[in-house]
Order: sequence, then C-alpha cells, then structure tokens
Amino acid sequence: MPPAAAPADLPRAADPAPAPTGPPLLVLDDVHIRDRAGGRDIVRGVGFELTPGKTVGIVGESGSGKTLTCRAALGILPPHFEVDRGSIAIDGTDIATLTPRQWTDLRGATISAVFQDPASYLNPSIKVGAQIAEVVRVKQGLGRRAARHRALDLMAAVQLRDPELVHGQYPFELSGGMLQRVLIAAAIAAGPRILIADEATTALDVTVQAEILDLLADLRERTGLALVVVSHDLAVVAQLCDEVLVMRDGKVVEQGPTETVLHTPRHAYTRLLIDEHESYGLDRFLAPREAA
Ligand SMILES: Nc1ncnc2c1ncn2[C@@H]1O[C@H](COP(=O)(O)OP(=O)(O)OP(=O)(O)O)[C@@H](O)[C@H]1O
Repeated sequence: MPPAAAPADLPRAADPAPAPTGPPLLVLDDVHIRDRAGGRDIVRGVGFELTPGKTVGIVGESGSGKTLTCRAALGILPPHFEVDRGSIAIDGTDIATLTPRQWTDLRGATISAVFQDPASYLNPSIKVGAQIAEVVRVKQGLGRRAARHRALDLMAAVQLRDPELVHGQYPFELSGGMLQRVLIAAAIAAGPRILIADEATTALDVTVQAEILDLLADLRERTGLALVVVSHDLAVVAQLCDEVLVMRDGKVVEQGPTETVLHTPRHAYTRLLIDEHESYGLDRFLAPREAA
C-alpha cells in the first residue's frame, strides 16, 4: 500500500456553496439494498442528508453500489432489488409510502437524473428540441407553442450555443457534450430541486467534462438545485461536492466534508483512490491547497 499523500500535495475542494437554505430535500438513513435473486444485501448502510444548494458526492470502485443507491432514491431499482432496511425521504416524505401516481408526479418535478451515455436516452429519429418540449408538455401541461419556447429557454440555460439551430437537429448531429447538455435541459425542465448526476461526465473528454461540471455548479448556484454526483473520478468530486461518501463493496468506508476526506483521508481505500488519481493529476481542475 503506498503511503498517504502529504496534505500539501492535494488539491483544495471548490469554494463552499452558500449555507443551506432549508430542511433536507433528500435523506438516506442506513439504506440497505437487497438482491432478492442473489439472496444478499448489495448495498449495506448508506446514509446522507442533502440540503438545497448543496452537493453530495459518491465515489468508489466499479460495482460498489453507487448506481443502485441512486436508483433507490429515484424509485427505479431493477426488478429483483429492494430497499430492505433503512429509509429514504424526499422532501420529508418516506418514499416507501409513495403510490405509482405520486412517483410520477415527483419524478422530474422534484427529483431528476442524468446518466452516462446521453445518446441512449434520446430517440434518434426525433429532433432534440421536440424531445425537450415533450418533457415540458407532459410535466407542465404547456401547449405546443409555449413548450417550444420553454425548450429554447432551457437550451439557452444549459449554454447550448444557437438554441434555434440545435432545436431542429437530430441527436446524431450533436457532440457528446452537447447531448449531455440536452439531457440536462430535459432533466431540469420541470424545475426539480434534486438532480442526480450518475457518471454524467465520464464519457466526455476533459475539457467538455469541465464545462459540464461548471454548468451543474452554475445551475446549483442560480437555482438552489441540490446535487448528488456519482463519479469514479475524485477530481470531479473535489470540484463540485461539499460532502463525499467513499463506497467499497456496498459499504461506506469513509464520509465527511470533501476538504477533510481528500486532504486527511482516514481509510486506506480512500488513500488508495487519492494516490491513483494523483498519478494522473487530481489537481488538473483545482487550485493547490494553501499552506496552513
Ligand atoms: N440490474 C442488475 N441486475 C443484476 N445485478 C445488478 C444490477 N444492477 C447492479 N447489479 C449489481 O449490483 C452491484 C452494484 O452495482 P452498481 O451499478 O450500483 O455499482 P456502481 O458502484 O454504480 O458501479 P459502476 O461504477 O461500475 O457503475 C454490482 O455487483 C452489480 O453487478
């Protein structure tokens, strides 16, 4: 095991977001997720609180349960998985009590998500503007003309250059970064208060990734959106997150303020992740830590 990197070598987390402005929007308490087919708990004891304008990051190795945790919060676990211990509350409501109708109302309007591989979430044969407008029509009940205007506004809000042009383009005409902006526009169309970004920048090159992260930070600052950011990349977490959970094999091995976890990791696995990232430049987005 390589030694822990000296704190002075590590980057500083992004400037903290403004103080929380309300009660928690999303609370996970000791969540266990069971694979009924396999007869075992895959996620064992995840908990965090997310307040408006804040960002919680989840990092960890492939298969550690990051995506299942997000899917549990979105109410979209795969068929044979269930939350078998602990609780998840969205805006004060235990999601175990929600009816399918209540879930339909909540999804998009209160909690929303973007994932890796945006192209797979878009219909290849429908122009992207129409796809965003459709979300607005369904979720907000706007008419065709108003939905088109709203779609253009959303496309401007996610900093797509020339929204009028992009509105009329098909997914195959757009780059990966543009597609992810389109997906973010659709995800925020109904004004959610929580956005889960699960490896949303993983497939993008470093420059585009940084632009998308800036966009998420900008949306958070402007609208008070609360973010859950899942990434295998500590640099992403360092840039965006107030708090970080480090997951390994379904368990949270370390959790705390991003600054503390990245600069004074307590768990050997966190140190290993940091050392791996240091080898190819964790600080590529970040200011160096100031001397104490
Ligand atoms: N639909 C599914 N069917 C069967 N097993 C699944 C399913 N989804 C996840 N799993 C299993 O649950 C475990 C946790 O998966 P999860 O996708 O949450 O991990 P992850 O930390 O998000 O990994 P990655 O970083 O690779 O996305 C893995 O062992 C995975 O094989």
